[in-house]
Amino acid sequence: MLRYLSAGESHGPELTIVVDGFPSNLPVSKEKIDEQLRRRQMGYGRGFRQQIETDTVEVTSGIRFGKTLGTPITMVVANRDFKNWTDRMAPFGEKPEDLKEIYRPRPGHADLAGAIKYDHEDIRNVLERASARNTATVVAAGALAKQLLEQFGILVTAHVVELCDVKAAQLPDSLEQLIAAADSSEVRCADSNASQRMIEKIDEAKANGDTVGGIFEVIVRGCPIGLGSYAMPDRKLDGRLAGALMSIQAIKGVEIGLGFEAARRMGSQVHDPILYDGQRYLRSSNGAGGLEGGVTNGQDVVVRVAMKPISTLYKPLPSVNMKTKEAELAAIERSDYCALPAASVVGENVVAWVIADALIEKLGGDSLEQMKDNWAQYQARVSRR
Ligand SMILES: Cc1cc2nc3c(=O)[nH]c(=O)nc-3n(C[C@H](O)[C@H](O)[C@H](O)COP(=O)(O)O)c2cc1C
Ligand SMILES: C=C(O[C@@H]1CC(C(=O)O)=C[C@@H](OP(=O)(O)O)[C@H]1O)C(=O)O
Repeated sequence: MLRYLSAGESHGPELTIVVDGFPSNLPVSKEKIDEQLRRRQMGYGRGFRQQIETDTVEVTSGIRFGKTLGTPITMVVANRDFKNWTDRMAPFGEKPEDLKEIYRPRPGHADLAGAIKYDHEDIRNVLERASARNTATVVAAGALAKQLLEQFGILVTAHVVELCDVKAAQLPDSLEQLIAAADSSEVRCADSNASQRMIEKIDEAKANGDTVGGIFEVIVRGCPIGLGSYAMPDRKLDGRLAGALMSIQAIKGVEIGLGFEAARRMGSQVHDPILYDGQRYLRSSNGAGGLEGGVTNGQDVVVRVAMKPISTLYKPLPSVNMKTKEAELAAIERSDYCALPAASVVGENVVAWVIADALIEKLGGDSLEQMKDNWAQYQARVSRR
């Protein structure tokens, strides 16, 4: 079982994650973790913070000479911005007299509910942890999961398919081309025409003091048949994927395969016919998005994820000053205008995490070698069915 605990405030000294459950002897590269952190920081529409940060990971436990030990792995990502916040984010000492506290909650953020729930006067005490800054450590964990999946030929990728009302229309047929096109787009969209219009849409939002969201798609190629289970609700892989993706800040919808569209069609136009080519089972379509009964069926796992527009508006919405109860405009915090490309990288890594967890569950074993033995045995068994 893979699990993690993470901690850290957005403008505190650092973010920490402790990850448990990886097998021993997995080759792990710091460069590959840093590469995912770099991808998460990119994308058109981000605010000034990304110019301050250059995220890299420091590993302080669980890895020796580039291989996992099978023990908890601790990873730290420093907040470079902390040097500008030392007095305002100090763990101990007196509150500065000139501290500007935040009393006007932003609609859409955790501000109002968080301040009431935790009895905070200063909404900064809420937003520091509600902030998506901590997705940096989630991505670091996902980057480890990706390196495990690589050992079994499983690839996870993501690309933006819609941004506000702009839709990608012309997508390359091959996954390799899709990845290359998404990677070279500032909005991580593989349709270059749509990419340009998406950039214009972000500019339009920014000019109006507004924000935008959109939809990204995550594709997993190379999953064996049989990850997840129909046996109990909490073992269903579709539920586990949806839960993990919905836990990312600003994610408001997840659909698998045809998703909501399946509800509008006849069954004959939704389900994927089963064929046999003399050696293995094939499907002539993939409306199920690679999951039936909460179990992978050997097709690509395809998940689409909806992100709402960023909550902080430079032209703020009505709010209430929680100290005076007077009607006032919401507070403005330095902010992104669109973080959809970044969210797609977070989503990709979160999906890698869930799939790696299911693979570890399926194969068992304390070391990578044992996992590989079990994989070979399982593949042989599958090929006899
Ligand atoms: C990568 C990423 C960056 C984000 N950047 C901002 C931001 O700059 N300003 C903001 O108000 N919200 C931002 N958000 C969204 C908020 O963190 C999120 O809306 C808030 O925590 C409330 O959670 P909820 O939207 O899931 O309900 C970002 C989300 C992600 C995934
Ligand atoms: C710091 C990151 O995202 C932050 C997420 C975020 C929010 O409210 O979620 C608000 C902004 O924080 P700040 O006010 O420090 O600029 C974003 O920059 C990051 O992704 O690394």
